[in-house]
Amino acid sequence: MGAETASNHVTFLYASQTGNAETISHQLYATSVQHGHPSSCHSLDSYPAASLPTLHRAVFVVSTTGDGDPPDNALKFWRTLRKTLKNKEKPLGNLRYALLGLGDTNYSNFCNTAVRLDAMLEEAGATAFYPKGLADDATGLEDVVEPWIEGLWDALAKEVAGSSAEREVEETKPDAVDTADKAGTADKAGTADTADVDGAAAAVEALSIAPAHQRLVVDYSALAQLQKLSGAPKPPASICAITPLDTPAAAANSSSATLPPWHASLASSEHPDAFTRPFVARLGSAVRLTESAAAKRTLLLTIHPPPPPADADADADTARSSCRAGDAINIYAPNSAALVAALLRRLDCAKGDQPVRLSALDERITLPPHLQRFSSSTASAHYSLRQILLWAVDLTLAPRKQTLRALADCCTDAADRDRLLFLCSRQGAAQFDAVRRQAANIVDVLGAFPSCHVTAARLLDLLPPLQPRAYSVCNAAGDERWQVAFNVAEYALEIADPFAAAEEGMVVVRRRGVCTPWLEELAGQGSAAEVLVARRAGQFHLREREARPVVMVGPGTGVAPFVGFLEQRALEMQQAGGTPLGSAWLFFGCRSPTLDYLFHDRISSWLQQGVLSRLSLCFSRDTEARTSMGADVYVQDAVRRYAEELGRLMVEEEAVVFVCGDAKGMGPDVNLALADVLCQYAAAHTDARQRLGVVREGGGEALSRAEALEVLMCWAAEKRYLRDLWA
Ligand SMILES: Cc1cc2nc3c(=O)[nH]c(=O)nc-3n(C[C@H](O)[C@H](O)[C@H](O)COP(=O)(O)O)c2cc1C
Repeated sequence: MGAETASNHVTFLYASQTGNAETISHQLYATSVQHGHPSSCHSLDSYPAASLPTLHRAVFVVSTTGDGDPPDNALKFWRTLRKTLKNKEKPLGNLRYALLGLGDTNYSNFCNTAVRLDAMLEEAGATAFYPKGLADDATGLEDVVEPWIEGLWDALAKEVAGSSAEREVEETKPDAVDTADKAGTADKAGTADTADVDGAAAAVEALSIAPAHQRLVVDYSALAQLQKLSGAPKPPASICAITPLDTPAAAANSSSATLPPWHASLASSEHPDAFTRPFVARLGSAVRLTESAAAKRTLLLTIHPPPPPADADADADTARSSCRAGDAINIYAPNSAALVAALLRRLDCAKGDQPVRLSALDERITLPPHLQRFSSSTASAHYSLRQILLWAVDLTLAPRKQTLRALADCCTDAADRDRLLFLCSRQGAAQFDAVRRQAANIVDVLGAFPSCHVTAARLLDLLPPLQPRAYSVCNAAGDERWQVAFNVAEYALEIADPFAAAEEGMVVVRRRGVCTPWLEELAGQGSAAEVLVARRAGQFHLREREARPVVMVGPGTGVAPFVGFLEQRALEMQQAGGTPLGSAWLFFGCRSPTLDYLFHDRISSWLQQGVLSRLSLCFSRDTEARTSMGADVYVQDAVRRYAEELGRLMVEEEAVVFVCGDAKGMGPDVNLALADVLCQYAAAHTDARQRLGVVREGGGEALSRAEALEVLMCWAAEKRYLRDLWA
C-alpha cells in the first residue's frame, strides 16, 4: 500500500454485488493510469479501512443491494470504518474524494450505500473534490455515469495539479496492485494497443459461422428519420491482451470441469476472512418440490461440505462445518458450455482449447481480479480461451450501452455500426430498453450484427465479471449437509415482433440462468460432482430460543430460510420438553396448492406440533383453492387482511418480522403493507403512536404512512425487521 500514501496517488475503491460498480471502477482506474496518474484499484473489503487516514485521494464507486444494504464485498470495510470513526475525531482530514453511487429507483432505499458512505466520509473530515453522482439502473446507469466520468477527469487533473505544486517528489516502487508514477509511459499504451490487435488477430480472424443464437427483435425504423445521434457513451479503454501460446494443450490447467480452474491457487489474501473463503464441496441429490404441471421447476439440492481437516484452525472449522438457519451460500458456476462454444464459433476461434497468455495491454495496469486470476503473472498454469470464457465473465447479462458503443467501433458495415450507435444513443432509449427486456446475451447481440469483428480480448474488457450465485440454506445449525431450494432459471419471453404480420406478431425467445440449470444437470448425473462454494456473511438469523413472536413472510422459494427457522424451533421445543416457544406465524404464497406448495408436508406437520402457531396461505393462480381455503392472492394482501392481529404483535408484543424473496416486487409491496398495518392499528388504538415512539407536535393519534415507514426503518436498524431480498 506504500505508494498509495503518495500525495498524487489516486485510489479507486468499489463495492459491488453483481459487478457493475467493479467494472466501472476498473475502467476508471485504467483510464486514470493512461492519464498519467499513479493509481490503484481495490474492492472495499480488500482495502484495509484502517489505512484510509493515510490516503490523500480516493474515488469510490459503490452499489446498493438487498434492502438498502452495502454489497458483500464492503461489509468488513463498513464495520471497520464505523469503528475508526468512533475512536478518533475527524480521522480522514487528509482525504479528498469523489463518489459515484449505483442503485435502482425500483427499490425503496435508492443508492443507500453511497448516501451513507458520503455522510460517513464527511463526518470523518474527508472533503469531496467533485460532486457525488447517483445513477439509476431503472432508467439506465449510463445517463448519470457517463457525464459523471466525463467531468471526473478535469476535476482529478485540477486536484493532482494542486497537490503536485505542494508535494515532494516521491520515488515509489510498483507492487502487484499499484501502478508506478512513471512520466512518459503513457505512450506505451498506444504501442501495446497495436500489439494486442495483432496478437489477438492471430486467434480471432475473419468471421463466418452463424452461431445458434436467439434472434434480437428491435425496431430500427426511427433511425432513418434521425439526422444526428446524441448521448452515446464513450467506449471504455482497451485493457486486455490475449496471445496464443505454442505450449502443448496439456499445459492448460486440467482440473475438474465443475470447478473454476483457479480454485486450487486461490490466494487467502483474496479472502482474508476464513468465514467467507471458498472451498470445495460435493453435490448430493436434487429432489423436485413442484409438480410436473407447475410453471416452475423448484429443486431441493443437498450439498455436502467437507469435514474440517484435522489441523484446521478454529475459524476455518466454523466456516466449513456449521451452518445457521438463515445463512446463504455462494455457488461458483460457469457459463453454459454451449453458450461458450457458440461464442467461440462467432469469434471464429477454432483453437479455443489452446493455452493463451492473458495480460494487460499496458504494463502499468493491473487487470481486475476476475481476469487477474487467469493472467500469466499470477496463474500457475496457462489457461485456454474457453476456460476464461467459461469462468471469468458473465455472458448472459444484457449488454450495457458502453458495450454496444464499443461493438459499434468493431463493425465493418455502416448499417451495423449505425444501429449499434442508435441503440446506445439518447434517441434509441426505447430500443435499448427492448434489448434489455429480451435479456439478450452477448451471443445474441453479436448474432444481430454480423459485421462486428470484435476480438476476444476486447470482449474481456467489456463483459462484467461472472459472480457466484447466492442461495439461502433450508436447514438448521448442526446439520452436516446443507440444503438449498431454487427455481431452475429457464424461461421463455414473448416479444412483439415489429417485422411480423399482425396476426403472428409475437416471437418467443428462451433464456437460461447461469447456475441453476447447471446444478440441475450436475445433480442429475448422480456423480457427486465437486463445486466451489462459500458462505455469505449475513444477519438473517432467528435468535436462539426466541421468546418474542416471530412473523415470517416468504412466498415461493423465499420460504427456504423459514424451513431452517422452523427446524431450529422444532429442535429447541424438543430440548425444552415440548414447551412451545413464542408464537410463530408464516405467510406463504404460491400459484396453487396442488402444483407448487413447497415443503407442504413439513409445514403442515410443524403446524400440528405447535412449532408453527399460525399459517396464512396465498394462491395467486387458483381461484377455487382460494375460495375453499380462505386464502389470499398475494402475501401482501394477507398481511393487510390481518392488520389488527399483526399490528398487536408488532406494536404491543415487539414481534420480530422476517421477509424473504423477490427484491423488486414482493419486498417493497410487503414493506408498504406492513406500514399500512401500523397505520391501521394506530388509527384503532389510542396511544399506539406513543408506544411506537412517534411524537409529533400538535398532532392527533393517526400515524401517517411516511411515519410508519420510518418506524419500520428503525426496526430494521434494531434487527426487529429483517429482510433477505434478491433479484
Ligand atoms: C437483489 C437486489 C437488491 C437491490 N437493492 C437495492 C436497493 O435497496 N437500493 C438501490 O438503490 N438499488 C438496489 N439494487 C440495484 C443495484 O444497486 C443496481 O442494480 C446496481 O447497478 C448494481 O451494481 P453492482 O452490480 O455493482 O452490485 C438492488 C439490486 C438487486 C439485484
